Amino acid sequence: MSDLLSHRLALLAEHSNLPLLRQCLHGIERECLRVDSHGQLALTPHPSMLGSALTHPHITTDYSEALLEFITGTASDPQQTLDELDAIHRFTYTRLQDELLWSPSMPCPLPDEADIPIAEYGRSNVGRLKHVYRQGLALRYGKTMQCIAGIHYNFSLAEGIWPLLQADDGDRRSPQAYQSSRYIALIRNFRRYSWLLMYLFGASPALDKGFLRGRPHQLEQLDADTLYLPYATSLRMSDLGYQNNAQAGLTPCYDDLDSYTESLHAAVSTPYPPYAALGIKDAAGNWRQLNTNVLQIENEYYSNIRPKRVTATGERPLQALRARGIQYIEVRCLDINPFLPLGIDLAEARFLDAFLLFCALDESPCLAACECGAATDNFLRVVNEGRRPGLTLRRGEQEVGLQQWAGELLERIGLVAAQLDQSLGGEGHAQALAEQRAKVADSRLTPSAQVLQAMRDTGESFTRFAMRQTLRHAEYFRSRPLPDGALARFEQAARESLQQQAAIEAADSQDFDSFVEQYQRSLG
Ligand SMILES: Nc1ncnc2c1ncn2[C@@H]1O[C@H](COP(=O)(O)OP(=O)(O)OP(=O)(O)O)[C@@H](O)[C@H]1O
Ligand SMILES: N[C@@H](CCC(=O)O)C(=O)O
Ligand SMILES: N[C@@H](CS)C(=O)O
Repeated sequence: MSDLLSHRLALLAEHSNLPLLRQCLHGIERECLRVDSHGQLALTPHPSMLGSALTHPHITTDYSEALLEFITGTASDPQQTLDELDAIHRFTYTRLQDELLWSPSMPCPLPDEADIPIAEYGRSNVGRLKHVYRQGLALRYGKTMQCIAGIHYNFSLAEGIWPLLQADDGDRRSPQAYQSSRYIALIRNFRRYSWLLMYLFGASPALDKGFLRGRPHQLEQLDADTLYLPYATSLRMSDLGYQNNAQAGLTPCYDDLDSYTESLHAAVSTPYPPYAALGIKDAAGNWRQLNTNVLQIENEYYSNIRPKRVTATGERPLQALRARGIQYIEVRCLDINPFLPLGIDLAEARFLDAFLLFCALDESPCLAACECGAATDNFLRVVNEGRRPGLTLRRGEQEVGLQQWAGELLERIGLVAAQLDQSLGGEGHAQALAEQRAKVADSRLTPSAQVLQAMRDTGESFTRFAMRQTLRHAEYFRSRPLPDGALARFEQAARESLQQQAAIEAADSQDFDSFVEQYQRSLG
């Protein structure tokens, strides 16, 4: 274990500092497709009873009109965050009539590309910009890939931790610069070790064969309708899933925040010839994409983790990061566990907290050039064949067994977990670690293995397995109606969001073309 990790843990273990580990903050975004009672993609509009997808703080849409996104508030207790996510699901089910929430990450059987509905956000400039952005995504990556659903885990350390660590480091930069540098260091370690999360929580080893639209692939046939890889953990995060080659060369540098924001600024400002050839508008003058740059906007960079700063109204993510530095991180590579009604549970959240704190507190030198390639290679090996017996990963100049490296990491993460338990009381984090150690010892305990086993046990295709889970979870949420007070609060929030959207539309005075141009220029 690095001396720096043990030194920092000892500092945080001091009685006066121990409460700091109780003040980490959490927020979860969960996406799921609306499907009809036959498990087909819902072609209905976003239910207005759920409020406005443009302005509702907790219920919106991601790419497709049928791809719901549930967003919790921010809480120090991950159980509170999960309870809030549960309530959003329960309220949503009171407004869906006979539609259902598709459980897994990989989509239901989809209609033809042209018939997949892109999310609508109304006629305001900001609403139209979100829609045109999605038209550009369809042009660049296809709509099918954009129907994949994920869990995004948002996390920050207590604000009070940074002055303590900065003093201990004898670092003389501004508090904001120090805090940003520490989050960038967390992200570097996340790049090194996030293959472990894919092994432990990847849950998409199979997919409906229609998803590939006849493209060439290296997958195996499980049954007439299902393609899979026997040792895959997350096809969602493979190059068949929520990735895109156009960004392959984009991996920004994570040496510091400035180099990160400069990399991304370059990508949203540099035309990409294949996109330029497609044009911004079609012959009839209809928008096709916001611009022809490598990325239309910074959100289009589909990284596994993002540095974040809450934005002010109308502020872009890059502007917020440049102005006020990094406030939290967003882990974006997590699959939805189709055995869990929320797609994630408290044990996973507790492990993620220990893992992310380990990434933040352990030493984190800048990644050498070869290390970047190794990190990407290790991640892809695990998503494609993480459960293969004897699989090795690249560590420095050597190949090391996944089980061995995982065991070493869990040993060190276990020390962070123990300190979290010491701070919070109980043994929740130690128990979460024990569950992960068991998965490393026996890959049959991983969610990806369990998905394949469930399908083999019943002889079901992926789609039938997914529909069975979808129906089970629908019953789970419908059978627990919200208390009247909570229901009334959700109904009020829906009404207010619709009023907000109407107000935004009424206040618009700029023509859309000028609005888009001003948006592009806003990064300078
Ligand atoms: N300081 C913080 N620490 C941890 N989580 C936070 C913090 N601030 C905000 N969050 C959480 O981050 C999530 C932000 O999700 P939201 O979709 O609103 O913003 P976004 O991800 O920037 O938007 P988009 O998905 O369009 O990029 C919420 O779940 C929120 O609770
Ligand atoms: N649907 C994507 C995320 C969409 C987005 O970029 O927010 C996923 O599976 O994680
Ligand atoms: N959420 C995804 C799809 S709209 C993005 O922002 O690119």
